[in-house]
Amino acid sequence: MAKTRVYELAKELKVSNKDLMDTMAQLGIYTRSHMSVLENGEVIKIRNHYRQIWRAARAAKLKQQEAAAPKEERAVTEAAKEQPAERHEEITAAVAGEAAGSAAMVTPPASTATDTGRSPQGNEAANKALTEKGRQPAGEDTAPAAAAQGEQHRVDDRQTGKQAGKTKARPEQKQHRRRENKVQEQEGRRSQERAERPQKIDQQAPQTVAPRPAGKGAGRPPRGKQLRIPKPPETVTKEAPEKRRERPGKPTARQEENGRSRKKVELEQQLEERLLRRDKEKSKAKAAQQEAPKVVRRLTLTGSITVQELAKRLGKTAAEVIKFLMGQGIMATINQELDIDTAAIVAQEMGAIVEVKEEKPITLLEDQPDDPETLRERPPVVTVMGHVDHGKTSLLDAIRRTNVTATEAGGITQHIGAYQVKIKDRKITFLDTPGHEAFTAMRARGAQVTDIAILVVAADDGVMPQTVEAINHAKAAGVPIVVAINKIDRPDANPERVKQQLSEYGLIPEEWGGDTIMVPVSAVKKEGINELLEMTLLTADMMELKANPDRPARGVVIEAKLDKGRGPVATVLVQKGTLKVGDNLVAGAVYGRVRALFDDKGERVKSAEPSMPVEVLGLSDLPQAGDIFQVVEDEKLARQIAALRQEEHRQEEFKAAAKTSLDDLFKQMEAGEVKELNLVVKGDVQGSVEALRAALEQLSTNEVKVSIIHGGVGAITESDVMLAAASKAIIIGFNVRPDANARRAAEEAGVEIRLYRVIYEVIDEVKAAMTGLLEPEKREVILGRAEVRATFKVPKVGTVAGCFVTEGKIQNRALARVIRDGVVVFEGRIESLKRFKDDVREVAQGYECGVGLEKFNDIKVGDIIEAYAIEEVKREL
Ligand SMILES: Nc1nc2c(ncn2[C@@H]2O[C@H](COP(=O)(O)OP(=O)(O)OP(=O)(O)O)[C@@H](O)[C@H]2O)c(=O)[nH]1
Repeated sequence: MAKTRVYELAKELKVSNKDLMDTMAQLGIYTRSHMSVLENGEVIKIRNHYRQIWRAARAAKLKQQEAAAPKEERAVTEAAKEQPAERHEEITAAVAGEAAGSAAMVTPPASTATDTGRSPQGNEAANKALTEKGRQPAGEDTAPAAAAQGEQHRVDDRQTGKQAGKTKARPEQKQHRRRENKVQEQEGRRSQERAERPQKIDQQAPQTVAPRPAGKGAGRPPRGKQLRIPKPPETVTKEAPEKRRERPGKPTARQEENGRSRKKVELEQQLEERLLRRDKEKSKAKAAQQEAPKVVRRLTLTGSITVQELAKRLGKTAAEVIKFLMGQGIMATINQELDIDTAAIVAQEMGAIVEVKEEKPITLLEDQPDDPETLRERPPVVTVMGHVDHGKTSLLDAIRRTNVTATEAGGITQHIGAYQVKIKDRKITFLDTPGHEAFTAMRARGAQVTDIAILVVAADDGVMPQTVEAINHAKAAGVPIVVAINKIDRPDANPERVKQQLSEYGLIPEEWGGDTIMVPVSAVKKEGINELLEMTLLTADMMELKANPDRPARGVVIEAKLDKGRGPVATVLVQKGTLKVGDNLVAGAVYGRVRALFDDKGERVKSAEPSMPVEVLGLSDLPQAGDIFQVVEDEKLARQIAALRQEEHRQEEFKAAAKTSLDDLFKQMEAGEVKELNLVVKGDVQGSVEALRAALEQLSTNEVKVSIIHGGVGAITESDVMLAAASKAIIIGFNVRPDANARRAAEEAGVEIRLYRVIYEVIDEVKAAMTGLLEPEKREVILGRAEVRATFKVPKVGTVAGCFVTEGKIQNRALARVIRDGVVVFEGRIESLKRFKDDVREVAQGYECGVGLEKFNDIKVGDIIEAYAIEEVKREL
């Protein structure tokens, strides 16, 4: 048989090691620690002992449940009343303990200090009890009644014991103690502490059962014999051993035969008391729970919520919520999000009152249209555009200085990217960002900022490529143009020639019967500036520019910079409403609270009305130029919108890839997404561009109109890509290639560039795309580019180009084209590829190589050799 250790047995009996060792000590089994091994006999002894205790405890509990406490008291009192008066003296001593117990019921135990046997409080309690009892007639019946009620009197009795224990030991008791000591000596190994325990039982036992001899033993403490009555003493010794140790000892007769049963009884009592205490605590807790006002939680659900958060708001543990969900067949983790409906059901089922307030998603560009009644006139917002060096900056300066000197003595103090000028009490807002880059960048973001474009054309230079671009940009944006024919002070200025050239682009001057205002100016001499401004206002009048100033502001970020002292500073243009200090706003994916506003002169202002540019302080980060800003109710909402916008930006980027492409044009047409096919056409010569323009525009049908929004000569530039991106256009390159920047920009913006060498191919493809009959596409994949740095004439081979691979790789036998100044001068195949003198299959970026082209010797230094492959892509219509 396997040996049993103390802790194993403790585990088996479901008691603590300490409790078991205490019990074992009482059974006379001593061990050093809970790891000690027990003899089989000892194990059996302990098990039997506990079995008895449990049985007794169960019985006691049942009885206790049956009997009511008041009944017990009544029984005792009434029985006592029936006692003949003459017997009173006899039983007084016997019932002293019980009486003391009664007293203890109303008086809290005076002390649990050690050696309370000599405690005056104990005596007092006992005496008091005696006096009280003495007043009542006591009789023999009391004893049986009390004895009969023994079980029910456990609490009282225990207190009785306590109190009685505190009374001074009598001579008889002293005698008992002496005997006890003798036994102890004999037993030797028993501790003094243990020796005191039986004394307590001896002293207590008779107190409860004393009346039993019906007066015979009056004045004497009951004998140890009476301890055989199992129940009464249990009520006395149900405290933990430590506590009992604190009790005063009371000498009693200790007999060998009853020693064992006494111990047993003591242990039974001990266990039962523990059980009782636990029951009491439980019922107390239950009562407290019942008494506690039930808290009904109210919660408002606005969206999905995690299990943890829901539990927190319900005042429950996450485990409780998870358990509930499991009961409903939902396996959820603590961090799992529950949709609003599920969360509402869970909350309701778990006793909460739920209010569901689903927040509407805030869309990025959601804007309430204003009631026409609320609209007020607002200043026009003007952008100055034109070819390089035609005088954009000079004109903007002239306008500002003219205005500054005209309105105030001081100079220009601040430059914030936009400013307002006053003409005859009317204002014009100028965006101080010349060039169409900013213009198109904003348009590409969906921000139409400009109302009017001033096109600067130098009178001595005439219409130039960027002039044309600017015209096309303005037209694509639907922005009216006011032409400023600049540099009229120059001797070679020829304004008439400029008008003539512009008319070719659809800008017909008024004096020629057209509707384009053209003002001759000199930015340097500041001539014609006021007239230009007045004409601009006239154009604005025709446009009836209006906005509601009495609403939360909304507008566009013009530029943003990080200021060392002031943090993120954004220049914004208010388009609607009035922006005020203290407003919570969100700009793009950035939010904040307006800490301060500064106007274009650097002066602090409290608010900004429609068309007013202001610097805003207080944003959390830098927004981007072209970002839309709007004032919202609170910062939390601002933060939410900022996050949503971030998400929308991501989606926009994703969508960028799905912009108009010839491949899925038909699909888009069918879906009604495309009503107009915008094209940017770039060619090697003006003639081919014009020919393409005419041929492509003729392809227009009732469903789709083909518009060439820009056509020009030369390589495809970044500017072309930006225009195409802003207008959702496709770029057609005829014998021209995009430069590196343009290719990168096109990739980023998702603009399709299609390159052709033969005009009818362009026409055919666009036509086929429009009818959904595009052939399986042969898509070109650029392998790499190499720059020609030297040329060598090799006999019998021809001209070989000494190249440096700038991008990707060059492969032997790959298809290749030679690009000179953005124009394709040859298309064919690479015939030979060498590294030093060795033939190689391919040469990677960053290496030099020698390239020989099939049937092409006219290669020149500076040419670009582009190697490519053709991939066939199956069309999905
Ligand atoms: N004579 C004369 N020169 C002018 C006038 N306007 C501008 N200029 C000169 O033309 C040159 C270019 O002027 P800018 O204002 O820098 O031209 P821009 O269009 O802003 O040039 P970019 O910023 O390079 O595109 C400068 O040297 C100016 O002094 C003018 O009305 N008359």
